[in-house]
Amino acid sequence: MRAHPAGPLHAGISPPPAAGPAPDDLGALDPLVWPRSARRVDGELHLAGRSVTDLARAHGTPLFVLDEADFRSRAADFADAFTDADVHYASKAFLCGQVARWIAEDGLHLDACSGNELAVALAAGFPAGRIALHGNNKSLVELQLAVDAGIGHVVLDSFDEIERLVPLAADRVAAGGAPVPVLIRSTVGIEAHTHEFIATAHEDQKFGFSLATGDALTAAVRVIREPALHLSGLHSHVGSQIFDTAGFEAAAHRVVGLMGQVHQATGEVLGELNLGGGFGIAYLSEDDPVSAADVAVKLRSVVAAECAALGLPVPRLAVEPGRAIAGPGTVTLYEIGTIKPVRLGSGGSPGAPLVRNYVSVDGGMSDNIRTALYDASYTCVLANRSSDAPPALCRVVGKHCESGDILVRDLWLPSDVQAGDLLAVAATGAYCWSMASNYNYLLKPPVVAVRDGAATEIVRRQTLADVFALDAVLAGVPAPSPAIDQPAPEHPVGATS
Ligand SMILES: Cc1ncc(COP(=O)(O)O)c(C=O)c1O
Ligand SMILES: N[C@@H](CCCC[NH3+])C(=O)O
Repeated sequence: MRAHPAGPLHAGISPPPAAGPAPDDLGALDPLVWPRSARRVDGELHLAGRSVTDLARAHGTPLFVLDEADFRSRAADFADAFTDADVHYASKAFLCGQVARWIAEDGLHLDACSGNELAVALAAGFPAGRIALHGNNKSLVELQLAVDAGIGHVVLDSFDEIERLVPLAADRVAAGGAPVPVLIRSTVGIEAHTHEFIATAHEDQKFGFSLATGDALTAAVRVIREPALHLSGLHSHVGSQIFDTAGFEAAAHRVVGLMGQVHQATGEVLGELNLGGGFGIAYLSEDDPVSAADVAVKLRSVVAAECAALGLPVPRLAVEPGRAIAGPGTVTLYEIGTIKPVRLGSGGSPGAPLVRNYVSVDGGMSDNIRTALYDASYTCVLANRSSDAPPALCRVVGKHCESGDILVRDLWLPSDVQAGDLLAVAATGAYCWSMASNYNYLLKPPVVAVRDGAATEIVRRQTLADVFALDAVLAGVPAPSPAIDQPAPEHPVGATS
């Protein structure tokens, strides 16, 4: 998410870089970036007491390794910071049955943004009353699921959606049920300092009701007058991977102002204010995220001051962190295959100065689209061993048929990295597995949760047979043997080793 010194992707061969860091610094694990349990033991990366070589042997690569204690302690950090508020885990960052159970056990709420995210949470036993459903284009089927399950809130995003929900809610009320509790998502006109594709509160975009045009107020009035709906409060979300609290504070200021307008127009005092997610994490050592505690203090004080100024009672606050809970505790393990040195000068003879090594791994943009999509930056180390070799500038790339299939654009790795070595990419817990695809028919990697020396596959590796089963011609045709899938796991899904 930052301009890169290497310049545009296809700019030709640039001159060799200055010397890199000392070999000792290459494998260092900055605790800000790596999972809380990450350690080097005899040079090898261990997560929650498990060696990455053992994990790769047992589960294959690419592999997402999720440090359970890290994930849950970050959820607890938010819960502790927002004791007097509701913390909704934004499940789009990463959701599976086990994660839904952890979030339920740890007392958080959950934000779903599709009917299927909602279905996964409900199927895992997540209490419906603690779920909010988002989405700019919720279908009738999705809304019906939400109404029937009795979820905590439907977060209304458009006038169309209000009219789609009303008849379903009216049926529920006619059958003796309660009005459907809703929030109004308002776009408050804040330009968050983040990548354009993940900023969401400026006016010219698809989400929410504009505050500036008066749409948000009109929607609130419409809902308040609708007996089948109950307007619990307002919602605002400014974007994602934000480091500066100023955007959240400005949004809080404006959305409390909207509460004041609603009060003036209807006499209604709204009891809830959801300020969304977007709290940034460290992908690189120089990133400087704000702690949950600091965010909580600042939001509380802005909301309290604004409410006092308007003579309104302070509403119950809610926040929706996704990345800040799921992101830092997971690493992706890859095995290195082809290494292509790019050298200066025609012919690129072995004696010519090295520009960079293209280090290819056995996954790529299908398991982490974020570098290609947002120019995101990641930290990566040689994981199965340490090395005293001098540093070489490298670009870690995937195996897709796409020159933009880059995982880490520029980083220093020991110059002796070779095929068969393991690379670990840090902070891949949010928006990597959940945004994974089957491009080039690569298969979705498994997710293994590690805790106190035990490893449990909480999502299994997709197989070619899974994919064949979807194909009208190939359903039932045996997948090639030997399997092109990665090594068969020694430990089946759900089993702990
Ligand atoms: C409405 C809403 N809430 C919460 C989130 C979670 O964001 P993050 O994972 O950055 O905390 C998002 C994603 O940006 C979102 O759109
Ligand atoms: N998927 C994005 C964030 C958008 C989150 C949802 N509005 C990312 O990887 O950073």
